[in-house]
Amino acid sequence: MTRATVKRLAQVIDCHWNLNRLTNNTFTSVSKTNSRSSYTGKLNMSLNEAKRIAAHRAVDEWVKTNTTVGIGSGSTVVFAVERLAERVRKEGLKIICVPTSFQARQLIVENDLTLGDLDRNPKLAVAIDGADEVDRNMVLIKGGGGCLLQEKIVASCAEKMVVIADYTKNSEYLGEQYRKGIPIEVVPMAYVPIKERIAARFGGELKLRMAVAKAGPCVTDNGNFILDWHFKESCDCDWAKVNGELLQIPGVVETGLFVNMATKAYFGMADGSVKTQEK
Ligand SMILES: O=C[C@H](O)[C@H](O)[C@H](O)COP(=O)(O)O
Repeated sequence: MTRATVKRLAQVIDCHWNLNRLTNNTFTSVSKTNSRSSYTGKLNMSLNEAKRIAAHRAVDEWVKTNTTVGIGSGSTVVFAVERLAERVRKEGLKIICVPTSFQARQLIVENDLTLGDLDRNPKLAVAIDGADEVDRNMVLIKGGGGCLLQEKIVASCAEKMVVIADYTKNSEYLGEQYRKGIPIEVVPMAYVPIKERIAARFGGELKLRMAVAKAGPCVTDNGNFILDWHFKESCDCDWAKVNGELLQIPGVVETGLFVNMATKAYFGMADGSVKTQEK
């Protein structure tokens, strides 16, 4: 795939996701520095540029030759793969890439990178992935694109997990900017009791994620459903405890809460700089 095609693909994905976010009114409050006015006009270009600079910087700082790299999912990861492919071509970088989703696998293959798997590569040097939101304690919401389970598995096999994102993901607390809830991957037969149990225990509302171009629910790469948990209000919860409790519920496969997993986050900012955050 040419650089132009990768760029176009990223723009299309970004456009789709961000239009959804805006039409669903999910960014009802955007922090002062990220005011919505900065989205107008070149909305997708500026977000895409922010994603690209974060992704390129993270790849350059974290990916060394003769290592195995976890490839996350989503629109920002497209730029990380773009940079990896460029370094393979220009520097002769030798890496094995382990995907976290069908999309990631396609990106690896289409960019002629070496495809690996956890059977042959159970230990990774680094996993590079996007996030829907990163709070000040480096707790992440992931799974906006439904890929949280394999992402968490791959990240758990990596020595370091590095997050790449644009400036709209950089929050003080979870729920500050991301309004689509915390994704929870569940076994289909159990989605109703799980919904009821989580609402009774923690409050809020859980919505079965529906497919976009198909009637019925969104089915993950693992054949499961996603419940998006709109927790009560933006809060400073003990997310490790909440996550632990959620995982105790039979039928909950995994949550999109990534606690104590990410080492460093790179945010591409609106002014063209890259902001970093570490635990
Ligand atoms: O399921 C999707 C993944 O967790 C993504 O990494 C996350 O949604 C962020 O995606 P994007 O880079 O498109 O904002």
